[in-house]
Amino acid sequence: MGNKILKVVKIGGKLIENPVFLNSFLEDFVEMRGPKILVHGGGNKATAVAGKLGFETKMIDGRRITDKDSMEVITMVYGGLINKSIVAKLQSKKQNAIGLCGADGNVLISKRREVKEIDYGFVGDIEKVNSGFIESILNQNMIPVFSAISCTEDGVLLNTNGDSVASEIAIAMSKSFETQLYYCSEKKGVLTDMENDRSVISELNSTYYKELVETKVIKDGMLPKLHNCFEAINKGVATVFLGDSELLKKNAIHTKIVK
Ligand SMILES: Nc1ncnc2c1ncn2[C@@H]1O[C@H](COP(=O)(O)OP(=O)(O)O)[C@@H](O)[C@H]1O
Ligand SMILES: CC(=O)N[C@@H](CCC(=O)OP(=O)(O)O)C(=O)O
Repeated sequence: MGNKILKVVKIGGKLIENPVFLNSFLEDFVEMRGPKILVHGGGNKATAVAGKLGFETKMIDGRRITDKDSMEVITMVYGGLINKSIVAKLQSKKQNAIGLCGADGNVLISKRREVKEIDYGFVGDIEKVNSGFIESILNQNMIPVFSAISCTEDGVLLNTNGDSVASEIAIAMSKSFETQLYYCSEKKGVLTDMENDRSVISELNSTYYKELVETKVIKDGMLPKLHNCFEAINKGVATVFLGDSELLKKNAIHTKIVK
């Protein structure tokens, strides 16, 4: 682990959809000093656009079943609309950002997920992150903004969970930086009671996490999110936090992941 600090921040689709939350989040993101990377999701928007085009969306345990039509929608919505809108907003705040998907600079190389019980379609798991390319962008004082799309060695674009994109990038970058990973989503952290927003778990270790999965307190999109959080903390990322649009503010309520 290096001694330079790098912040990797993931913003989820539910926050992106709300212009007030998005703007306030970006204001805090802009205030953060030092090298930083932004990763965004956009699942809700993709579902809405697919619906308008007459395609039905199917999710299993927080992961989208991505057929050819959905992959086209995803490329347009994540790689186009959302990515470029966020980059434009950062430019308006005088932050030089550059939007990327996994194919750009050969930065996120993935493999299509094997069909076991479920065929996820055009969904990929990242096998390699081109960290040298990311570092070269950071060295130019630019902010890489990643959409949740990776690419196979054969040039096939694949839908990749945004939380996994963030954790894989954070893990790869932790070879040269002390890396801090932030997941900004709808809730203030991991809740013991979904009906009570004040039931935030301040520190979550792997034993408690497994218990909460078994008792189904953790479900839906929180399943891949926490899987990625523990992957990150066990593979060299220095700190992992979960919270809402205010997570980047000082003293924000959050969940901290511990081993
Ligand atoms: N125990 C839990 N605590 C908090 N959120 C949970 C929990 N279990 C399931 N969730 C759901 O997981 C969601 C976060 O996952 P996801 O929708 O993929 O986030 P995003 O798209 O913002 O990254 C929350 O908005 C909530 O609906
Ligand atoms: C494979 C898979 O599930 N990919 C996600 C990628 C987008 C994402 O992660 O968006 P949020 O952060 O808004 O949930 C999806 O298509 O929903």
